[in-house]
Amino acid sequence: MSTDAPLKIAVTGAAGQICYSLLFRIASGSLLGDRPIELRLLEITPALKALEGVVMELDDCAFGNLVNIEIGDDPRKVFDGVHAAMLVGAMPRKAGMERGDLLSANGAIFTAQGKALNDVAADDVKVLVTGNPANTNALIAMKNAPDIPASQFNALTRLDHNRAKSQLAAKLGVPVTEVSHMTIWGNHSATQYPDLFNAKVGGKNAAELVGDEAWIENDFIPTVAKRGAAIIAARGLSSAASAANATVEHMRDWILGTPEGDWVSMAVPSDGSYGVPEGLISSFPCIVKDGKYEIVQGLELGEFSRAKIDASVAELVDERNAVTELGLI
Ligand SMILES: NC(=O)C1=CN([C@@H]2O[C@H](COP(=O)(O)OP(=O)(O)OC[C@H]3O[C@@H](n4cnc5c(N)ncnc54)[C@H](O)[C@@H]3O)[C@@H](O)[C@H]2O)C=CC1
Ligand SMILES: O=C([O-])CC(=O)C(=O)O
Repeated sequence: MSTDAPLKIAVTGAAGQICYSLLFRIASGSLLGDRPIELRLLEITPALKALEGVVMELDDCAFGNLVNIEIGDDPRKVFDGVHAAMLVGAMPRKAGMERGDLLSANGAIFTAQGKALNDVAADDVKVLVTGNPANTNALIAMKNAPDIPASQFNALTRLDHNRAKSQLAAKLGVPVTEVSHMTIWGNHSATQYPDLFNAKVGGKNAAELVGDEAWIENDFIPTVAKRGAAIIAARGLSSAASAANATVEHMRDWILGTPEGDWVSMAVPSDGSYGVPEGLISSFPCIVKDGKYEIVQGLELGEFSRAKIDASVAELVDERNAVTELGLI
C-alpha cells in the first residue's frame, strides 16, 4: 500500500448501530491518523435511504482526511480495489440467544461477500469480521475467497480483550494502562478464555497479583465472557460504541503495528499453534509488524487454561461442522 494515496476502506452494515459510531471514528482519524481515506459503504437495499442520512452527517463533520464516500448494495462494486474491509453487517442477537444461534441467519452474507472480495478487492486486502458469530463468519468469508491468502482474514475478539483489561484493572485498583499481555483464546462467545496467567500488571504476573483463583474462575472469566449478554440486558440492544472502538483498534494495529513490548488478541486462522486445529479462526495473542501478524509462541498453559481453550476450540469445530452442513463452506 502506498502511504499517500487515499486508503479505500469498505464497511458493511453501514446504516446500523455499530457503524453509527465506527464510521465517525474512522473518518476523524482514530484508524490511521491524518492519512487520507475513502469510505466504501455497503448496505442492503432497504437501508440505503437511512445510509444516505449517515453520509449527510459524515459530510456535515467536514472531516479533513475523508476524501470520498461511495455507497451501494452491490458488494462487487463497493469492494472494488479496497485495502481494508470491516464486515460488520449482520443481524445482532437478542436477549436469550447465543451468538452461534445467528449462524443460519447470517452465514450466507459472508459467502457472497467472500466471493466478491475474492474477485474485486486489492490483493493486500485485510478483512476483519465483526458481525456475529464473528469467528465462523470469517471462516466462511475466507473459504469463499480462495485467491486471497487465509492470513488476510481475521475476526474480532478485541472487545473481549478490552473488557478483560478493564475488569482486571478495576479488581486491582490500577489504571488500565498498567495492564499488558492480555490474551483472549478461542471463540468470541461464552466459551472464550480470557487468560490472566500470561497477563501482566505493571510488569508482574496478573494471576499472582490477584491471588484468588476462585475470583478468576467464578467472577472474572464469566463476567468477560458474558459481557455482551449483560449489555443486551441493560440496553435492550447489543454493544455498539465499544464494538466500534474495538473494530478500529484491531484494524489500526493490523495496519500500523502493535505497541512495542505488548501483544493483542486477534482471531486469526490457526497454523496449528497451541494445538488449535489448522484453519479454524481462533483468538490468539498476536503481534503485528509491517502489516503482518504473528501468533506469539511459547506461552505456558497450565491444565486449567488448556481445558478452557480446548472447550472453546471444540465449539469452533462444531460451528465449522454446522456451516459445512449448511453448504456455506
Ligand atoms: N465481534 C464483536 O465483538 C461484536 C459483534 N457484534 C455484531 O455485529 C453485528 C452488527 O451489529 P449492529 O450494528 O448492532 O446491528 P444493526 O442491526 O444495528 O446493524 C446491522 C446492519 O447490517 C445491515 N446488513 C444486513 N445484511 C447485510 C448485508 N448482506 N450487507 C450489508 N449490510 C447488511 C443491516 O441492514 C443493518 O443496517 C451483529 O451481528 C452483532 O451481533 C456486535 C458487538 C460486538
Ligand atoms: O453479545 C453480543 O451479541 C454482541 C457482542 O458480540 C458483544 O457485545 O460482545
